[in-house]
Amino acid sequence: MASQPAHAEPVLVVHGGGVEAVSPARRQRVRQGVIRAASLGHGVLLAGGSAVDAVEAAVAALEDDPEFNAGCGSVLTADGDVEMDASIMDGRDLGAGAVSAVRCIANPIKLARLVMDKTPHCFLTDRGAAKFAADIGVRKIPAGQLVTERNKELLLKEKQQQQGAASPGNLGTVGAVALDLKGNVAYATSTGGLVNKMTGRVGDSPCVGSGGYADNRIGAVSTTGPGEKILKVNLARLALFHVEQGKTVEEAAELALGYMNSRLKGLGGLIMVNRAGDWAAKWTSTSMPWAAVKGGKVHSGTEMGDTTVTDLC
Ligand SMILES: CC(C)C[C@H](NC(=O)C[C@H](N)C(=O)O)C(=O)O
Repeated sequence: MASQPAHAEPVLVVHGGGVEAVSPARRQRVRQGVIRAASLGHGVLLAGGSAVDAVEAAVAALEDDPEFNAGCGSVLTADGDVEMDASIMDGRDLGAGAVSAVRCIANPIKLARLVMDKTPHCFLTDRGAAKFAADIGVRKIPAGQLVTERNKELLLKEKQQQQGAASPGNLGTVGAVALDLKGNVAYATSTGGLVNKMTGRVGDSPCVGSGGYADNRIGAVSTTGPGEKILKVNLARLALFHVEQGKTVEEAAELALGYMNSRLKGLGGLIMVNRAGDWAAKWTSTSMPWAAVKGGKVHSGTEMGDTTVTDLC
């Protein structure tokens, strides 16, 4: 394997989930949210921070933004609770940390990072994750603090409509990928999951290989879409497999999403960056809010064909 480029141009890409169209009323807020998070993460990279620090910072900012389905703003389970999943991976050594079905904390991605850094394990769930959080001093917050009025209404609507097609409420899982100055890559993904999900249901987002993957020898990916389908095709690793086979990031993203669609009728999206700093944001769903920062420019969009490019301020 060739060694990493000594001074890579840092790249930070984020997504804000999605399947249904973003309503015009929310579009601007969602767009601002992804741009803010991508710029924040990119700032970490410019200051010499690692890719893993940058994706953690970008995703934590999106968890704190109630417009997105992660942290505050997470969709509700059938019982009206918030149960969150998150994972993070460091492409240097394939270090990975994940948590699932966690409640009453503001930033699941920070807990996933602590699992990676401070335990001999990769993945803690539910009761054990809560105990670890308490032991390590992560602040507990009241469950209600993560619940927004919008999500209460969405759960009600979903229950009235019964299960079935994805409702417009299913929007806003978040993720980030980064390439740092030293040529290291990382990903982070965080979600409240799917509205009206069964208590204890875990999706793809905390599962390494499905919700994301990062390997310095190839690149990094973060995904969004119906977890039950993403898990079955290992979407993130599948996309990177195509990069390993010599495809461009665009081709690799299209092939992986195309496979999920043709094999399972699954629509979704992903962001990726390869070790050379080429990046892509692709989706087969109706929309996916995304933003990418590289070389002093901010690229962003929500719907197909609405990409804008501005100077980084
Ligand atoms: C309708 C759905 C696909 C929208 C999407 N949800 C996720 O990505 C959920 C996450 N992958 C899981 O399965 O737990 C979103 O929040 O934007």
